[in-house]
Amino acid sequence: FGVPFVRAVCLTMPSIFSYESAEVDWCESNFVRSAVIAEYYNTISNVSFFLLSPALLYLNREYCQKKAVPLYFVSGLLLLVGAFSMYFHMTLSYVGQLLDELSILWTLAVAYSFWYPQAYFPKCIKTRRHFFWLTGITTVISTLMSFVKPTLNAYALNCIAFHLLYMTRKELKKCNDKRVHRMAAVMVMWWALAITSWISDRWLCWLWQAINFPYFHSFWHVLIALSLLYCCPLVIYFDVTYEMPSFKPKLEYWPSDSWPVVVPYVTLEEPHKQC
Ligand SMILES: CCCCCCCC/C=C\CCCCCCCC(=O)N[C@@H](CO)[C@H](O)/C=C/CCCCCCCCCCCCC
Ligand SMILES: [Ca+2]
Ligand SMILES: [Zn+2]
Repeated sequence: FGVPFVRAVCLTMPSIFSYESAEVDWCESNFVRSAVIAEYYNTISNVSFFLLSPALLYLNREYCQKKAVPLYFVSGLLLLVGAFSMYFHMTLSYVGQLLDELSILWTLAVAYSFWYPQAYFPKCIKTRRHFFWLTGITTVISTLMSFVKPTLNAYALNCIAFHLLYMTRKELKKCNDKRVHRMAAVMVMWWALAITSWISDRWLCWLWQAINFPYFHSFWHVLIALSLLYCCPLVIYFDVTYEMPSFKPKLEYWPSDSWPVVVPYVTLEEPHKQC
């Protein structure tokens, strides 16, 4: 066994970067619309994340001026999620799948470390710095575990949405602002449509292929981005309430209240300001 043998093995071994080396393949048929993009609509629908990030930063700019790091970090990571997801659907490679899933995991971890309300910290955690460490260690362990059975990663990630739903319910019980309740209801509606699309693409592919409409995963990309467009202002609203007591958060709608379809954002009022 010399160098030529090792080279021969490496050349014939399927590469983790090669097309269709991932453990999952979504319902959309591969290489139908392009010779280089495996799943065309699943790839281009990730544009939603490139629109979501600047929209969040622009609309919630008053919050960003007072507390820049969390939203800059999360928006940047959402761009990365969009880019890795594009790469994954373009190649359906093993590396693409892991980059897609791990970028989601780390975005959630960063969002939780910055925004998880202190009132819900486990009893042994006293400060946000400690919570950072807890999330960091948990995320590193989850990252290592994600190599064991990559097919299960997406299911585990989707379960986190149920924790977010539970927290939203708890917070809404303490909140009388009708706008906040309305925004949460719209977020849940988009998320319910998103997860229904994700599950139907996974489980009912035979049906969608039979009727020649295998596009539900691309709907998922758009719908989950829409639910995040509502989720982030909601989380910011509670962050201002709990962690920035010198300001009062106010929900506004873009372009204006009277439009039938609106995007929520948070502005800050200084309640103790004397004129
Ligand atoms: C105090 C906590 C604040 C939380 C803020 C939320 C931050 C959200 C961070 C990341 C979510 C990005 C999800 C985009 C996924 C796009 C890529 C994709 O489609 N990947 C698939 C393969 O292509 C993969 O199968 C999908 C895996 C599942 C991901 C599930 C993510 C859960 C996101 C929770 C969103 C909550 C919205 C409202 C909840 C009621
Ligand atoms: Ca496919
Ligand atoms: Zn996807």
